[in-house]
Amino acid sequence: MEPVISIKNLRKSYGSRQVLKGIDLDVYAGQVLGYIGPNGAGKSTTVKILCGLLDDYEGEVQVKGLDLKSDALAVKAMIGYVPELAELYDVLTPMEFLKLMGSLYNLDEIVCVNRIERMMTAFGLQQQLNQRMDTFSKGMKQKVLIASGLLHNPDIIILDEPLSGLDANSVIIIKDLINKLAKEGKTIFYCSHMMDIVEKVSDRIILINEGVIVADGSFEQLKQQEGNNSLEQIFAQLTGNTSGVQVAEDLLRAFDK
Ligand SMILES: Nc1ncnc2c1ncn2[C@@H]1O[C@H](COP(=O)(O)OP(=O)(O)OP(=O)(O)O)[C@@H](O)[C@H]1O
Repeated sequence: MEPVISIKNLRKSYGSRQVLKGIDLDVYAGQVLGYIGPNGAGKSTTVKILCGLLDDYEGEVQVKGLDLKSDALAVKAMIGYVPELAELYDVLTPMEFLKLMGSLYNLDEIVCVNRIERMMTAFGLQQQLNQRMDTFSKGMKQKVLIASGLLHNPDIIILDEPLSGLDANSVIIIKDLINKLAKEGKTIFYCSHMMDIVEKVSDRIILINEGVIVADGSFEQLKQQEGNNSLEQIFAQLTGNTSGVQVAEDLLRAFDK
């Protein structure tokens, strides 16, 4: 089977600082890839490259056989991206914003409106469909962002901390949605710090540290290899981090006289 995303020796520097130091990764259709790593490891940089937002990288990235640099527009059309923080045009209503997004993807207007209504209803936002988003809570805006990433029914879905701001019910909905999308053959690239969720939704976990991949496998495989029970422990072990308990104690000690 050909990989949907093929990354070879990906390197990226900001000025003289190299933050991706040779990432090799093949991702296949139907995979939910959990992409995790400590702050500053290079996760968002990888995601921005994949989405075509950064093109000054070295190495090779192919999406469905197309080179990301030479076929950027065709690649972008295949990808749905849900960023962690995005500036929504919040003077618009969800309907206006999502129709604008749909038009960027050349979606037929009737199809687009139908999808918008269904997704917003599924998220419980049907009453707010024509309300300006500047009054929306963080979670409500996040739901609109998720809808905008899925609107053109992309084959590849890249999610960067998609659950930020969502309530418990919405988290369950998104977790279930991710599973169902993968079963339909979509490829999900899921970037997150929320270990308990990555553990549950991903069928393959990539851990990066300081710009290199330090672990690649299913949660069960990583557990066996590392002899640990939780992804949090595996994460701490492989990234050489001090345990959370120790850090919390050190922080408390900062208040000692
Ligand atoms: N535009 C930029 N200019 C200079 N340095 C940058 C830029 N963007 C990111 N960096 C640096 O590159 C490194 C990797 O950043 P990146 O955002 O990819 O990490 P991350 O793994 O997503 O981190 P986090 O978990 O904190 O979101 C960090 O040290 C960061 O300071």
